[in-house]
Amino acid sequence: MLTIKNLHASIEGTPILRGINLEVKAGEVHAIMGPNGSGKSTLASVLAGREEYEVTEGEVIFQGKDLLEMAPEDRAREGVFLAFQYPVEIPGVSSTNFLRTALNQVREYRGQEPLDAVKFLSLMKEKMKLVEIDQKLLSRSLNEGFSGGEKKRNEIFQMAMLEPTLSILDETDSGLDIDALRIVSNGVNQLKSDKNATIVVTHYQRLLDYIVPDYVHVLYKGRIVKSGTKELALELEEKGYDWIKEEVDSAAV
Ligand SMILES: Nc1ncnc2c1ncn2[C@@H]1O[C@H](COP(=O)(O)OP(=O)(O)OP(=O)(O)O)[C@@H](O)[C@H]1O
Repeated sequence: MLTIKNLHASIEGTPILRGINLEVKAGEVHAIMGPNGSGKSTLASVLAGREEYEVTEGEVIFQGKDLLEMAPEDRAREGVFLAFQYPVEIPGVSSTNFLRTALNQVREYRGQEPLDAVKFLSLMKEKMKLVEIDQKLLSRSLNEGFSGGEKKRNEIFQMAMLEPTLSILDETDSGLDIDALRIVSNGVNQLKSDKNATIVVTHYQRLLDYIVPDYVHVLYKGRIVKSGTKELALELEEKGYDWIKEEVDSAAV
């Protein structure tokens, strides 16, 4: 579904990603871990098409198409969904209106009829149950004054509504209390199918108790320096990153 080959990216002339290689197949969950500043959020942002980042080398193929050539909105229409580390607030636009517009744009792109108000509301009700989100929240301006946890929950709700092919969750666990963590993870797990895939960026093994990854990758200095199964996340929890840093840094000398 997604092939990243030798991806290099810079911000304001500073190289951050220095040769990322990753293959994600349909049905898989990949976790990206790594020390602060290793480039995890940069990778998520580059995949979503954020303009501040300049791709200097490499390619990203998503379902046979060159992802990097696509405008961010086309990436979304093609089925890429990014849940940001810090979701934006949009005053004056309710979550409901935002979602209806977004969903109908995706449907139009896929050649489907737009959903009328009745069908849209019944879909909303069904998906609201999945993330146990309060209807009152959805009638408020998007993310405005939402608590950290409410923003995250709202994002997973958006994901449930849009049914993306590839979801990229950037530190979805930060700011969630234990119950919300479980609910959000349940939502993600229930949306999992053999037709979609998820990349989860996280610092904590804790999240991976709920969203069980097929693969865990460690990013360091802009490269994936180690990959393994969920046992790797347990090892990192126990041992930290120093042993990996030493391995990489001594090999580079
Ligand atoms: N505008 C910028 N100019 C220069 N460097 C930047 C800029 N924005 C980000 N960086 C640097 O890029 C590196 C990678 O940042 P990124 O947010 O991708 O890391 P991360 O692995 O997600 O970190 P964290 O775990 O702390 O969230 C950091 O060293 C950061 O300081």
